[in-house]
Amino acid sequence: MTALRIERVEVRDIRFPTSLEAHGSDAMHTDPDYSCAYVTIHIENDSVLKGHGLAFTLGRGTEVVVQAVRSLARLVEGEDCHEIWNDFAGFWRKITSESQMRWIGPEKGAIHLAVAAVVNALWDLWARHENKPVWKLLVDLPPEKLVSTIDFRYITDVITPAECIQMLKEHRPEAESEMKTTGFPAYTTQVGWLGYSDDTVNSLCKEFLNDGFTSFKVKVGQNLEDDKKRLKLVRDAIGPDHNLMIDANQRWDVEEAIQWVTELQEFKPLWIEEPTSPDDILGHATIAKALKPLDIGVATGEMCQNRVIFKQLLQANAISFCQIDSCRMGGINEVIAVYFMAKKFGIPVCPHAGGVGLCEMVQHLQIWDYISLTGEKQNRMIEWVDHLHEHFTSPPKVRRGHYIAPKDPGYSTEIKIRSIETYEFPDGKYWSSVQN
Ligand SMILES: C[C@H](O)[C@@H](O)[C@@H](O)[C@H](O)C(=O)O
Ligand SMILES: [Mg+2]
Repeated sequence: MTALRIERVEVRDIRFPTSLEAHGSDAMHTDPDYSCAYVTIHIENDSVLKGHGLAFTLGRGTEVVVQAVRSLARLVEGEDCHEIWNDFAGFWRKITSESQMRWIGPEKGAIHLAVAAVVNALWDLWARHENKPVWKLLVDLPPEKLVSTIDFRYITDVITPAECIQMLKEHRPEAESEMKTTGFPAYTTQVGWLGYSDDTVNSLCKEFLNDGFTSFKVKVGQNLEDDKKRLKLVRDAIGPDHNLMIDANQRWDVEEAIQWVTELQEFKPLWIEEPTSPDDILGHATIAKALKPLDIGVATGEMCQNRVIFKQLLQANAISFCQIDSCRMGGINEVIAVYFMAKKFGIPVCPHAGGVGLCEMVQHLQIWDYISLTGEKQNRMIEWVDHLHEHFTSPPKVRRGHYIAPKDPGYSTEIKIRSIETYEFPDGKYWSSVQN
């Protein structure tokens, strides 16, 4: 086998000025510029095969993650990809446990976002090398090989490699073709960004209903009366039978969360997302218990820093919906560990995708879950926000409220050269023009 030696890990700071129109705004992030630390892995003596990975960030935070990727690069450059893929868990542990770097984590925060960008680029590269989209690579890998990519440290009290191997289904060609034709259900958050006017919210509800969407998420948490007004508007627009979810982006204390959400019960939310600090496992459990009689579930995960927090949220009955994020944890290796744990606890995964590049990635994971792991669509949906996909070489296809399984090789994470030239910070064409 010819070596695939990694020559260089290139990283860029890419920022889109989404705050100008309040796209992505919520109770805590009032001026989000959707951004990412964008990694390209270059292979020695090969100008065609490259791996692209990213970690979603907001504006100024990006420079920290970019620097963290630079610090990790020395652990990656010079390595042979085949050796990485043959012992991916070993490589994952090497880069997350490096004796001096781990002090600024471990396995959390900016350094873990940087791990995600690099690890996701390695999966993109692997899938391109196999000439398959990532979901298909995941589906086709022999169960032992797929499970061998996970570092089970800290979770063996809940799940073991042998159990995961057992859980995986035989190949299901009919499920694959279903994903290529009908696709996997999506929900939209676009109707609910906090900075949007009522008129915009109203017309977006109509637009998404016409497009076949049946589930809608709205931001809450800044002002109770405004929340009631907006939720009434959306409930009236979408009707009593469609799903309505609410998202507070960690705005409240535990008791405040319970009181606030109780005030909103008449709008029949399916879930309250991120009611409080993402690290407060027992707080989530208290909220979940209090809201259960109202039939409102608790969802969280977009800021769950690693598999350990997810493990405890599941153990503590703190969530009814598990919202993995493709680049908050350390990339696919760690995310699939959470899918396996969620399956064991019987909790549906509804991936987080409100950001740049997230819809692109999570569709692969959920489609793999449907084909190979749970076979379930009940209570499961992938978030969809229609922002910035035009910057990707393989944008996701959403039809009649469903994600259609991607066909192109890779993880759908490659950004167009022209977009990089325009939105790289601070010297891209856009940023240099607004700063002058
Ligand atoms: C700042 C971002 O848009 C967040 O508001 C977003 O990720 C959100 O929490 C979501 O659930 O999509
Ligand atoms: Mg959210």
